[in-house]
Amino acid sequence: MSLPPLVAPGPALTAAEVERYSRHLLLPQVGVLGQRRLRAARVCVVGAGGLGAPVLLYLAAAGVGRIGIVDFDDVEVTNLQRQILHGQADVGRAKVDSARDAVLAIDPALDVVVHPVRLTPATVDAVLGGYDLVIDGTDNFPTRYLVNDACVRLGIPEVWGSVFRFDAQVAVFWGRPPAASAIAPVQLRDLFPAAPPAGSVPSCAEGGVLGALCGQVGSVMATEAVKLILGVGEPLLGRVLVLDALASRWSEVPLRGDPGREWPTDGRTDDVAAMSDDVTPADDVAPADAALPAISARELAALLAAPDGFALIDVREPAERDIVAIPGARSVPLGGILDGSALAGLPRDRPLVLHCKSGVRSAQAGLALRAAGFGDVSHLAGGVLAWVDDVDPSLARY
Ligand SMILES: Nc1ncnc2c1ncn2[C@@H]1O[C@H](COP(=O)(O)OP(=O)(O)OP(=O)(O)O)[C@@H](O)[C@H]1O
Repeated sequence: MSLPPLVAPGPALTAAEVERYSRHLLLPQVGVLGQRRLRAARVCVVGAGGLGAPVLLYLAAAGVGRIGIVDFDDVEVTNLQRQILHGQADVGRAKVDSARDAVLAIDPALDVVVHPVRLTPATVDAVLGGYDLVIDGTDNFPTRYLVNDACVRLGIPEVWGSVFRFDAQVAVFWGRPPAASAIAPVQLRDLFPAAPPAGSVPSCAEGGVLGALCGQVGSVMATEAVKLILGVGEPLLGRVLVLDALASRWSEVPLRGDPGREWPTDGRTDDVAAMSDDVTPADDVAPADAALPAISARELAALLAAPDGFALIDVREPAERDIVAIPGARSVPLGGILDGSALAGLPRDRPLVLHCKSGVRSAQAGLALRAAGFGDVSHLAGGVLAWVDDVDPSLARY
């Protein structure tokens, strides 16, 4: 089912625009009128990271007239493996500034609006309102629900994508389409009624992601955005594209909206309520009641110099251990602790000291172990990164 165009055509193209977009104008599905729609379109991209990067570059090249960029973070060197709109010289800069420069380098005539903020229930409607279309390239469930709930409230369609390791998913949501339209409402909560428990699936920062996969998926997301703006083809509404890049296989899963689902009204559902301006998304923080004893990296080094029978447990993924490891640590990944499958192999007669990359997963693992009856559990504050900083700076950070 094709949809009516999302955006009315803007003013006539100049001679320079006709030349620039000539390969678009030759497409019967775009043509001069379609290019004028793209010129008039206002699209907001949330997250200038792995997915936002290719999306922004293709939207800019396609001549989308106003492009909003939302991100609170700075460019890190670990981003450069996939976030292709940032370069070495951008490390340390705000992502929105680096992204704006990359967009304007393609076409200085574009209107780029930067929003250097973390979206929260308090800010999301004001940031997203006024755009015709939202594209979500973020990496955590609280933000995804926050963005999609706002799009439902505001009646804005959303293109959504997600990548992990070699796997990806893409879909279009329109939770509150125009009343007169024949579009069946569908929203993120129809695909994921609830977020997976924090820590149950590793993030890209823990499990990794193939850089080129972001390009594949971001290109599909930009294509969906262009199709919606023009009203051509069949949008990814009511179906989810699933990519297994290792098998080189795309498949499609049907997705039906739940007619009984109520519209989120105030952005304060349980899964996003914890987000406020001074709180990082729930995926990134230790459990609030993390009353687990913590030791510093230097204290751990002293303990290891005179081991007194404690067991040092590394709860990271095995591949992380290959990058950098604390001597003497035994690998027991978090997943096995949370689902209980690894508990039988852990000693109950000795104190356990847990560590991960930064201290978040080890706190979570420690609380799970205490709940399972392990009495003497502590963890390394700041994780292996603190070990590198304070004990052995010759080791690699990641
Ligand atoms: N609530 C939010 N408001 C604004 N931007 C957000 C929010 N949540 C996530 N983002 C941004 O979405 C982007 C997601 O990009 P990506 O998935 O590549 O992860 P990353 O954080 O850049 O990388 P890594 O996790 O490897 O450090 C990031 O730039 C992040 O700052």
